[in-house]
Amino acid sequence: MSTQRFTYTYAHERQVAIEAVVKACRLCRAIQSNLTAEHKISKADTSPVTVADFGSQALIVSHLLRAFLQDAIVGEESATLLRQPEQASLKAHVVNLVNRIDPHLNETEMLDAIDYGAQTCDFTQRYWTLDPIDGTKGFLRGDQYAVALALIEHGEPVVGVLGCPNLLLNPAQPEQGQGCLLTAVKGQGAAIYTLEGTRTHSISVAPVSEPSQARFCDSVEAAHASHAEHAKIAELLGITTPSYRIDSQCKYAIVARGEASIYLRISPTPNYRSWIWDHAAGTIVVQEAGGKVTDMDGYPLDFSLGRKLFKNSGVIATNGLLHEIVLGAIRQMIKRR
Ligand SMILES: Nc1ncnc2c1ncn2[C@@H]1O[C@H](COP(=O)(O)O)[C@@H](OP(=O)(O)O)[C@H]1O
Ligand SMILES: [Mg+2]
Ligand SMILES: [Mg+2]
Ligand SMILES: [Mg+2]
Repeated sequence: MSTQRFTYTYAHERQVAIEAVVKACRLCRAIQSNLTAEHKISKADTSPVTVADFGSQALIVSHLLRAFLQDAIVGEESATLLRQPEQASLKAHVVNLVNRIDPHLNETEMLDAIDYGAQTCDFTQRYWTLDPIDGTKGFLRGDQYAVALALIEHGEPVVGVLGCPNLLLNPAQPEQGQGCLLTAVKGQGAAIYTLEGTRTHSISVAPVSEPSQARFCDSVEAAHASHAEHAKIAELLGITTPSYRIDSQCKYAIVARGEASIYLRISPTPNYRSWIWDHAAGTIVVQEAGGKVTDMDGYPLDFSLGRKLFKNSGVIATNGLLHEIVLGAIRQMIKRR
């Protein structure tokens, strides 16, 4: 009698996650093309948030919960602000915009869905993590942003979906237009989908092994990453091409499909620890495209500790071939600090 080993494929998780991100991208696109000052507010920590961030979290959480009622979801936003009486018109605005995508959600369900994502959970077990808009500053500038959703099991991403509404579907064929979705499942590779959720092609990192030939990318916002230290690392590697500056987890997307081979994210404040949702989906997309993601000391990102990557400083993503040499350049740069 043959013994058959059962391998879990996450097919249902991936499909539901794609559907959720497709809905959120439709909302974000519609809002970005019509942005006015009333769409934007400042959170208590002074970082920006928009009606699209709230709406995206409401759509994605409610969609996920219809399929996976038992699952924990950890999202960036909460509905606290929207529940304040003086924010009634902002709340009405969110409800109106979300209803254009999902007419079945009422106001209470929307607020509850957003707050479902604000709860805590056992981070060592299965949970989803969501950045409803990553790169809100880019979104507000009219530039790049991403809708980032990942399923975590035992501290590592196993499914990732990155919606990138302003990224070319296929850089080799720009006429195919802007907007794509990247997905990855652990052990199954990474692929590009249209923004409507149709698979187009699988992707892999660039086979660059000579560091001076590599293109690197980093944040547009100087407050998020040390441009000066990135420039020193690039110099140590012999890279003369300027950095590809792009907001959000689109950086992971461009490394995953070979448009850059190194993503540097060294914080200007050494004690800064990243939010899990800023890296979960991007990490698995790059890994499944053949690349590698670690912190600046070479340790894997540990998603089992809470809402932040408490044990990881900085994030480095590469095509894999260049990883050790980049970590070596970082060590050299640190010695000279
Ligand atoms: N001082 C800081 N250092 C590093 N990252 C920061 C930061 N302040 C904010 N961020 C994060 O940077 C993310 C955007 O990254 P990028 O610079 O790659 O576009 C933000 O995500 P949100 O836009 O979801 O809030 C936010 O979580
Ligand atoms: Mg934010
Ligand atoms: Mg973010
Ligand atoms: Mg965000």
